[in-house]
Amino acid sequence: MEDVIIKKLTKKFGGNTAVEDINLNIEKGSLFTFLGPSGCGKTTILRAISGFLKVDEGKIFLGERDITNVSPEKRDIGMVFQNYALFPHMTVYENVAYGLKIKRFSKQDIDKRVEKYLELVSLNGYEDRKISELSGGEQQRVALARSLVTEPKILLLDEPLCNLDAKLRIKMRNDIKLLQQKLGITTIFVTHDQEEALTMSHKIAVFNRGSCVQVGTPSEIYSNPKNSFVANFIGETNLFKIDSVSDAPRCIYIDEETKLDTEQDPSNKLFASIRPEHIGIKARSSGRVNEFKGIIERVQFNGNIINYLVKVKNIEVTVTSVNSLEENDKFFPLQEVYIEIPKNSVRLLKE
Ligand SMILES: Nc1ncnc2c1ncn2[C@@H]1O[C@H](COP(=O)(O)OP(=O)(O)OP(=O)(O)O)[C@@H](O)[C@H]1O
Repeated sequence: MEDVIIKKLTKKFGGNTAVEDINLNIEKGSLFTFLGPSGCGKTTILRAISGFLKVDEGKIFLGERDITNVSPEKRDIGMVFQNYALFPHMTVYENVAYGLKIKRFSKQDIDKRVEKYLELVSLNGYEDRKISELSGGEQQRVALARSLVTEPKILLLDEPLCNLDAKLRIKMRNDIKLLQQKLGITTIFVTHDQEEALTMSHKIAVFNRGSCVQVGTPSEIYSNPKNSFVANFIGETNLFKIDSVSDAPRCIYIDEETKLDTEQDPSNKLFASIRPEHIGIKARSSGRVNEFKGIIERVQFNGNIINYLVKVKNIEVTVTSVNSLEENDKFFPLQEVYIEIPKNSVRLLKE
């Protein structure tokens, strides 16, 4: 187990800067996620850590060891790629054993290790199957076993769940998380799926356009996003552009303490962010100052939750409610309702 430390990493492709001045401290034994939209530089950093990509500037350390110029095979890092990169003509056993053969392990030791790691990913008994005879989820687990069998210090996972169907993705999320905890291996997980990041990670680094915007625990990032990009990218939010804090109460309720909490820079664009699940919705008025009358424009049924699009004057507000058994807690298009914005639910954010 090692920390991974990245200092001032920059990588350009021709004139295009893929990532710039990245500084990260990935604690040993943790599952750390790189999250961001397509093209923001996640894979570039992962490839730099693996050694398959030479960096232009900056340094990468495994614990105390500077690995910036060490060749990939000497870095002690295991990697699972998006498409798994398995050898299709080989059996499960041959795929998993491959890295050990290259390292010239004895046949006896290879057998022992392959057995151990196939058992860890619940694929014992599959040794003689061809890769083409496996489901997507099984292939994924072979890829995991293959990357872990050499017992690397670091495990890199590049969007490993993106080819699986919704239900299997959820199962594999839990399987990977449990395996990571069991082995205690420092793991870096790349995804553009915020739900995957929130459910699996100890810490998340959010990237946008080649820069790291925020690092924190899932709960820190969700509850206290650093700017409007993070608030919008992680979970759903209502974002209201406001010209100044004094302008805000005209469209939404902003409590005094919220103003005091926020660094304000009048030259920057300012947004008020309110999570839809923090807004209350009722059929009758309670007469509170933070309550607004509106009309339901749209209802989106999601099974466990219901999203209401409510028009308050000319502003659209999304409100999320739990799908309760109580019929009185459900609302319908064109119904008049009252929404309530609780004290402290508003975050004032820069762009
Ligand atoms: N080999 C390359 N040559 C030129 N440009 C590249 C190369 N690899 C990546 N880029 C560019 O660098 C930027 C970052 O790419 P990267 O693959 O790291 O993004 P990403 O966040 O992993 O995206 P995705 O989620 O789509 O995989 C993009 O603008 C991409 O086009």
